[in-house]
Amino acid sequence: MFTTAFLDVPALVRAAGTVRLPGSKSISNRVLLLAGLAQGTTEVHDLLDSDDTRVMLAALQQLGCGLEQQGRVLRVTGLGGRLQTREAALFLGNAGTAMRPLCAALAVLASTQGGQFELSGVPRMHERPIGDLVEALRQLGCPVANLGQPGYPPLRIGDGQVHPLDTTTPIRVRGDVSSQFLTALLLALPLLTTNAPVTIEVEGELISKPYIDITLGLLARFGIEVQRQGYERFVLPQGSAYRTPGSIHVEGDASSASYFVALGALAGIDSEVRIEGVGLDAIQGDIRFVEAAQAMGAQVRGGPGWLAVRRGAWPLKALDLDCNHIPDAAMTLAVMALFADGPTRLRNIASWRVKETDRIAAMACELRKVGASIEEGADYIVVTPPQRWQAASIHTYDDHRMAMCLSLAAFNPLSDAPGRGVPVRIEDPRCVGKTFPDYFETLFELAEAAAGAVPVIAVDGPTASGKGTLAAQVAQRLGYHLLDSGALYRATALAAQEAGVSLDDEAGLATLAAGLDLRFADHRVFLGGRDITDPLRLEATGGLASRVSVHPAVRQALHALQLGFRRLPGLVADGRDMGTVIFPEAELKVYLTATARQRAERRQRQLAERGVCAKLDELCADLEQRDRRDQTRAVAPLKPAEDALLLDNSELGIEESVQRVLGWWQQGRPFQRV
Ligand SMILES: Nc1ncnc2c1ncn2[C@@H]1O[C@H](COP(=O)(O)OP(=O)(O)O)[C@@H](O)[C@H]1O
Ligand SMILES: Nc1ccn([C@@H]2O[C@H](COP(=O)(O)OP(=O)(O)O)[C@@H](O)[C@H]2O)c(=O)n1
Repeated sequence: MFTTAFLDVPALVRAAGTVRLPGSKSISNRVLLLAGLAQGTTEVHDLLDSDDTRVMLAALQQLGCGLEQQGRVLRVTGLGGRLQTREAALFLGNAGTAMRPLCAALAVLASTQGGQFELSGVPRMHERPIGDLVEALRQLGCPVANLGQPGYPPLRIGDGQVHPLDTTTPIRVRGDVSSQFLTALLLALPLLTTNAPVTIEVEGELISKPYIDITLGLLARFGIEVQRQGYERFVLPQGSAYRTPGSIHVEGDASSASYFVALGALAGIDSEVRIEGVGLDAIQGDIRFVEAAQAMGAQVRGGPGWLAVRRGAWPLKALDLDCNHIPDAAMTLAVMALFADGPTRLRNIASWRVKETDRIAAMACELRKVGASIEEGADYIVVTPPQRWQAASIHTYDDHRMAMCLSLAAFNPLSDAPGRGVPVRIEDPRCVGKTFPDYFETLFELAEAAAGAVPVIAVDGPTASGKGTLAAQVAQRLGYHLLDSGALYRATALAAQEAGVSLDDEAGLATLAAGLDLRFADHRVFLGGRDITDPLRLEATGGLASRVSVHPAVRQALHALQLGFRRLPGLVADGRDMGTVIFPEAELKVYLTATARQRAERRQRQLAERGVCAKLDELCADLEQRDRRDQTRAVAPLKPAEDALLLDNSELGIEESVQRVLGWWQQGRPFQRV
């Protein structure tokens, strides 16, 4: 997962490959609650691992459910209807799928068994309505107190006393703000059916009906057959008891699938984007996003558990659609609309306003930034594609879907825009952790950047100037890949030593370099599967590398390998010739220096930290000799590129150097906001 302050997505042009989707959030949290209420143990397969499921799991654990993870299987041992703990304060983040059902279930348990629970979340959670559900619970006789604004969390549920609950009259709940209120009651009220059936009646037109179908389907898996009359009246039969199905599989998230369906529709030009984990047999309503994507021109094939999508019509066809049945996935249509042949109107989406953020307002604001014209109303949005695309810094409102949707705007070179397109900056990319922690990694695996669009920052300079340290820090702050090119020369030197190849045997060394089986993982380096991190870092190895690196054939042999590090979303490369030879077109070139004395002192400290004692004078002499060799060799000598920015960090700390370089980087980026 990217945890950087922002993530710049370069202009993208094509997509192909296979994505295996993480489990559905809606199914995961419903299954967890049902398994938590049931008697016995449920094996949950392919549960989503994300922020929203983690808060649900933490809550269940606090309530005394047994949780045991074994690989991709979670074993949940439920309460069997009996409270294990009578008091708890549960923090539920921004997970509506945890807050609403837990509120209902705990209200019933606390009232019938005497308990008291506090439910709270992040500030946005405290702005998301829950009043209609609270009203319904109060009708039953459950004490629910507002700890903040009436009608919103935080809430205190129960008061420690036992209260008789009245189920003789139907429980009425509004269905036109969020279908989660009805879901919450359907999941919780089987607890009250011991002596008589319980009836729930919906007031107002129920929105997002497919989510109710998921709830009913999962209740059936746990042994509860709800009788439904239209979507107005639901009867939980007398004696409804949660019975674990033993084992249950969570299908891939259909809302998450929408980004990859869109990816295929936009950029599956030469081949399909294949989606696994969710297919045409999905029980999630958002699978019907596929029909909307088809209406816009996508070519979709599919079967049980899989979909394959490629581009059909281009530009996409504008759409006018009532999106009530696909409230979450419809956001993806708003971004596909950027690539359509006219204005797209998405209607009946009032629920967007009470989600993780006011999604209509957020979408309007961010789509305008990339150049689209937007009309918004209380329950609709009209998107007219940009005439000129703009590089925009996208605010994501702590809303995973804003981040995932807007990343697709990076496909702007596919439009009529002149040139190679513009990047999109996604602020706070970690918000995708709510449902799809590896979203950006997956996108970058499938997508291809426009020619030359993957940015490179080159950091060159003499030994011990701090290149490696600076490059690693800058790469981390930007979420970019890192190339420590010196490691390639060092590894060649080690391989030569091992194979008994002389450091003067240019052809022999070049053959070794061309066949290096190197792997970088978790800050370790492996050569032919062997961990060589420690010998690689030895000062003596640096000296050998300097001798190996004078040979033109060796440099040539390592050239393509180095180019291969330039992958989405970007690269920071450190060495001697990054800016001059390997990446001459790098957007930013930094030439890092410090006095020889300073560098020798740094190296001495660095060695001392590793328990190696070295004399300063000797280090200084070695280092000057290495500088001379690097600077005077015939091929790719160490020197600043003509367009490099010089940074003498003799008097600068590490963080100051990093900030200086990040400052230069920001100045050169096309975004207005940071
Ligand atoms: N700006 C700086 N000020 C002080 N020490 C630094 C600075 N940059 C790096 N160092 C330290 O100097 C040592 C050498 O840095 P390193 O990144 O290994 O250099 P290089 O990759 O150029 O050989 C490390 O111990 C590092 O922590
Ligand atoms: N791009 C590069 C990187 C390293 N090298 C050589 O490899 C040696 C070791 O590189 P390094 O970056 O690991 O060394 P330090 O700067 O960390 O001492 C350098 O002294 C250079 O001679 C090179 O020629 N070109």
